[in-house]
Amino acid sequence: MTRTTTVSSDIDSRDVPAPHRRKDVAVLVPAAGMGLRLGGGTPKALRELAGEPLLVHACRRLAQAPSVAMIVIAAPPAEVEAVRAMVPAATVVPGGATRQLSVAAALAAVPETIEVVLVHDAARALAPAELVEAVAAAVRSGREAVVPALPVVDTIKRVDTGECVLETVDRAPLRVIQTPQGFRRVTLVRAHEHAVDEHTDDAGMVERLGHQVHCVPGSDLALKITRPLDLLIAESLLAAHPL
Ligand SMILES: Nc1ccn([C@@H]2O[C@H](COP(=O)(O)OP(=O)(O)OP(=O)(O)O)[C@@H](O)[C@H]2O)c(=O)n1
Ligand SMILES: C[C@](O)(CO)[C@H](O)COP(=O)(O)O
Repeated sequence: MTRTTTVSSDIDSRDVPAPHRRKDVAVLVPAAGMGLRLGGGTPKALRELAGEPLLVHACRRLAQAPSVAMIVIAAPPAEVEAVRAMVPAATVVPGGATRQLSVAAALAAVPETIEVVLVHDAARALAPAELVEAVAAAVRSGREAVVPALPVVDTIKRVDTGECVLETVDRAPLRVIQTPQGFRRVTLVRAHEHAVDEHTDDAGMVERLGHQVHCVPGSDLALKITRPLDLLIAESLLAAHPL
């Protein structure tokens, strides 16, 4: 594993057109998962893609987004120092036993002066800066919670416990949801205060509070690297979309 790879801390020096220079967004990056479905014995965020950890790829793209004022990473507890060295521009906190606890730990490090918070999986290492900007812009425009969404391309069936098909579901109103997901900070804080053993995404927790969640178009580049095949797909995507 390349532990010397870093992301520049010089976020301010990017040449960004004036109207987009807002820098009012904190991005939380839960990166403390084990990556059991990917395998390999290394925490997934530290697994390499083209010679660099997934986390470094993810943070480099976040740092390219003109709105991003701060990145907070929830790292595997044993890797906090290594992650600080990899991404010196970021605030790094120890992650928790679940994704929700990791997000909550990162959220606690965001100052109250920041109103817009995005949550982005380290495992979605190739999500482009344009997607970050689209989500941030939708929150700024008054949406309480915003998720990137793609249409479902496969036929969907509901099955019983014996794998017998019960019905074919109308997929037209279904969406595949990605990250980064964007929120007003106070809304996300409230959602995590109400969290109990969560197995949903952050937007799901906000939905339960009764808030409307708005979809913006997702990106094929934001695929979640979950299984070994995804790593191969990501290699091809990276070759076709280098930074
Ligand atoms: N305790 C945890 C579990 C997950 N995550 C993060 O949440 C994101 C999405 O989770 P997923 O892709 O499911 O990662 P893992 O939990 O690592 O995967 P697996 O379920 O295969 O072990 C990842 O960036 C992962 O590092 C985290 O910060 N803390
Ligand atoms: C947050 C998320 O990436 C949205 O699609 C997803 O819910 C995380 O997946 P996990 O496998 O449940 O960690």
